[in-house]
Amino acid sequence: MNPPGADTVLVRFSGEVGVKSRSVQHRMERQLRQNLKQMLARHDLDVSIEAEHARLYVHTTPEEVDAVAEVTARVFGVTSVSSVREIDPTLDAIRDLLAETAREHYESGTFAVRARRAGNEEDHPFSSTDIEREGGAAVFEAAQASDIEPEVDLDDPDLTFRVECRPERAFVYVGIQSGAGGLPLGTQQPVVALMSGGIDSPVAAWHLMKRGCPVVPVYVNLGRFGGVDHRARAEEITQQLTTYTPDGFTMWVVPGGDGLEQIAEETERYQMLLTRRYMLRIAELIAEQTGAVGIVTGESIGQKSSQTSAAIRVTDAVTDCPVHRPLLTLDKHEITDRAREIGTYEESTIDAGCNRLAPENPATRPPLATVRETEPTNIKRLAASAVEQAEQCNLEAPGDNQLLQ
Ligand SMILES: Nc1ncnc2c1ncn2[C@@H]1O[C@H](COP(=O)(O)OP(=O)(O)OP(=O)(O)O)[C@@H](O)[C@H]1O
Repeated sequence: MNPPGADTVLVRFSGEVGVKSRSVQHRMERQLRQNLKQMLARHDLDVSIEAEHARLYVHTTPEEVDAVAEVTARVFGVTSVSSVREIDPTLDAIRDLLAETAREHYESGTFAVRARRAGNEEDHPFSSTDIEREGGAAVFEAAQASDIEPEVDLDDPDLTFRVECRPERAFVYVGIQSGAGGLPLGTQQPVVALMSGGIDSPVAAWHLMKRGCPVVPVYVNLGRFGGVDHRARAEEITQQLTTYTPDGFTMWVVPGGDGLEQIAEETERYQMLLTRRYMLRIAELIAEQTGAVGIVTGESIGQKSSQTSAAIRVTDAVTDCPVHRPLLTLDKHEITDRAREIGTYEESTIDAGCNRLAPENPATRPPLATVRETEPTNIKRLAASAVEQAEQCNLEAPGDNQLLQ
């Protein structure tokens, strides 16, 4: 819902970026602007970006303002966006635009006008209260003229008209859309993301991206223990995440079948745990090669027998690399809700784990020493050889108008 003629997207990013030291803030803002420019350019959206006090103004055209707002809201570090129209900072101009906006958008229910003013009496001979009163009257009259019964509710209005008045210009807008939040992508060091193609791992990877970490997605092909379309699903779902990046990912597809065969052949108990340890070995090797400083997985405590707190202790012991589990304490429905919100749910409704190795009575409190003794002695070599044979595929971020959701 935009004021008529809105041609600018107001981008707010204060939040956490705003509380850093000056130099860190500059670095973060620079990265945010660069990511934003790249993401907009990819969609062929021609804009000019203006920076001002923990805000950006992305100037575009009324025809493209919604598309610009949608892409901008996906940029990590952005807390919220509004499509605004810029006008002269005079009461007349503000009244006129509020009346015009009311004619277009106010159909029923209650309303309020909220105004903020920066500047002094020399800049504007009126206060923010004057804007609210005069602006409210303009909306009221415009609604009555359109045969609507206007009603003011200052506490909980159905529709809020907003005005920001600055010394040189004023902005009018109606909606505030939440942004992706977090920190600009690229302001932290990268991590390897173990991507199964299920619901959880893309959400976990998204959370690390949200905190500024670029990800190196890794899919371990499970050979006969996986499903035929698992790789395609993992790629599709990782592709969905590219909509949050300026330039997509290089995804590693690792042929893990030999390692799994060995585990299946040599061991009986702890096969799932040994598989998880094998995957972490693979992830660690890829981290070394790509300069990544951690691994992210979609595990959450107790969701499966291989994800009990004791099992996690056993899997973690295989690597020195920190394993990040942002979903650790979330319930399944919370993870699913988040997957829907970020647009990865549809692609991930398959059972993508290595369930064909799951024993009937899995060990939920496995002793680390026993698991270590059980592990095939050549597993390290098998992991290294799998990584050597890995395929690297470029997953490009979508361009043009391939916006999701
Ligand atoms: N084939 C695979 N390739 C890469 N990573 C995997 C693979 N299978 C599992 N993982 C990683 O291990 C985690 C736990 O996998 P598992 O299948 O046990 O649990 P899950 O809760 O069903 O996870 P998901 O919903 O992500 O598949 C996944 O979130 C993912 O990070």
